[in-house]
Amino acid sequence: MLYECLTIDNLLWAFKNLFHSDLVVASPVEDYFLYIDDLPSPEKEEAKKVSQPYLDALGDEYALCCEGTAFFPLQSCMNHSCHPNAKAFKREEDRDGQATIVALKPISKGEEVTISYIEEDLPFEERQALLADYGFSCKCVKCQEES
Ligand SMILES: C[S@@+](CC[C@H](N)C(=O)[O-])C[C@H]1O[C@@H](n2cnc3c(N)ncnc32)[C@H](O)[C@@H]1O
Repeated sequence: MLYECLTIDNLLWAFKNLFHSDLVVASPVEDYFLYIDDLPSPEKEEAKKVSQPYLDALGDEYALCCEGTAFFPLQSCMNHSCHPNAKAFKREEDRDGQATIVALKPISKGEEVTISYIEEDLPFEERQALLADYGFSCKCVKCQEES
């Protein structure tokens, strides 16, 4: 989305409306040392000489995965439903920074793909309270039926 003028208000709006997810990425430092291991000699020896002090300083922690939060533009376009037809999926063992949308049921051509921003099995009032934190009152079919 383009803004005429970037203010803290529209920055916060953009942040709130972006789908963000915890993710784990394999240690880039470990990747670097694996890359060095594959270099031909004498580049490998030269690179090891330069990088060894850093490896010594890091100790075993060089292989720690990076944990953080990522923004996903496609998922950010998806509306919430308390009876969604898809799920934002991130397996614990995935370390490639990818998030996937998995269909929970057959989705017809032209049908809106929806995900749940919250635990959708909660009672109506609790769901609405949680979604109020996202700044909207849910108008999905399930909420309209239960309201
Ligand atoms: C991540 S965005 C979803 C995409 C958004 N509809 C758009 O056009 O950019 C989340 C926003 O969509 C709206 N929204 C999503 N699901 C909704 C729902 N079930 N009922 C009402 N508004 C919803 C709310 O304004 C919410 O803040």
